[in-house]
Amino acid sequence: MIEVKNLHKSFGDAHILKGISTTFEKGKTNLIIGQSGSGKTVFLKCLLGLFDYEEGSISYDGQIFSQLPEDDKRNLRAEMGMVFQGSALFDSMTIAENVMFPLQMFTKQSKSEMQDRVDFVLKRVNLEGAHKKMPSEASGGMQKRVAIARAIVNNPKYLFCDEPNSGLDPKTAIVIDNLIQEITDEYQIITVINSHDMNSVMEIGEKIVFLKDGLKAWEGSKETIFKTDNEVVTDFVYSSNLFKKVRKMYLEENS
Ligand SMILES: Nc1ncnc2c1ncn2[C@@H]1O[C@H](COP(=O)(O)OP(=O)(O)OP(=O)(O)O)[C@@H](O)[C@H]1O
Repeated sequence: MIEVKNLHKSFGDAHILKGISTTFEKGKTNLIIGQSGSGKTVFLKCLLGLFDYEEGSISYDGQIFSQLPEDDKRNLRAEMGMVFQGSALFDSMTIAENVMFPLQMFTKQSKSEMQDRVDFVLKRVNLEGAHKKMPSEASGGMQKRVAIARAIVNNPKYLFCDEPNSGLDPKTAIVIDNLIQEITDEYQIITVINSHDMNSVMEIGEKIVFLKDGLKAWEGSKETIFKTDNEVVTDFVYSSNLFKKVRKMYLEENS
C-alpha cells in the first residue's frame, strides 16, 4: 500500500498541496482527477520521489521515501514505472531499445535475459513483431503501448501514469485504459493515474481521489461517484450534458 499522510508542497510562497492524505492499494487502478491547476501533476511527482515536500510523509509498503538512505531510495525508484504524458519515447532508439532502457539502467541482467524480458512485455501489450520499428513509425496508440511496456519491463510494484489517454481517439483510449487495468490486476501493481478523461473515471476508477486547490475534496469509486451529492465533484464530473444523462439513468436504474 502507498500511504500519503498530510502532504504539503510549496513553491516559494505558493502553497500547492495543502495537507493531502490518502491510500492506494495493490491491484487497484487509482485515479487522481481535478481541474487544471489543482495540483495533480505536483502530487504525482511527489509520489514518484521527484519533488521534496515540506510536511507529511509518503510510505511505500511501509518504507518512508524521504527517510531512506540514497541507495534505498534508488532501489525504491527502480520499483516504480512511469508512463509519461505524450509517451516520452527516445526518438533515436527502436521500440525494443526503448523498452530495454530501464533494464540497462537498473539491473545487471545479461543481454539475452533482457531480450527475453523485452519480448515478453512487448507480447503482453500486443506489440510482438514491433521490435525494430522506430517510435516515429508507430501510431499514438502503439506509442502508448510501448510506454506501458517500458514502464512494466522491470516488474514495478508501483506504476504512475500521467494522462495516459491524452491525444488518443476514444476507442483507443479505452483499449489503453483496459490494458493498464488488466496489467495492474494481473501483476498486483499499485497504479496511480492522473486523468482528465471522464470515460476513464467511469471505466477504470476503482479508487478516485478528487483534488481541488491542493486539497482532497472527495474520494470514492466509479460506483460511488454516481451517488455523491458533493457539489464540488458533481460540478466537475457532470459538467457535460452527456454525463448528466448517464448519471440520471444510473440513478434511476439503481434506485
Ligand atoms: N516546478 C514548479 N514551480 C512552480 N510552480 C509550479 C511548479 N509545478 C507546478 N507548479 C504550480 O502548481 C500548481 C499546480 O500545478 P499542476 O501541474 O500540479 O496542476 P494539474 O492539476 O496537474 O494541472 P493540469 O491538469 O493542467 O496538468 C500550478 O499553479 C502550477 O503553476
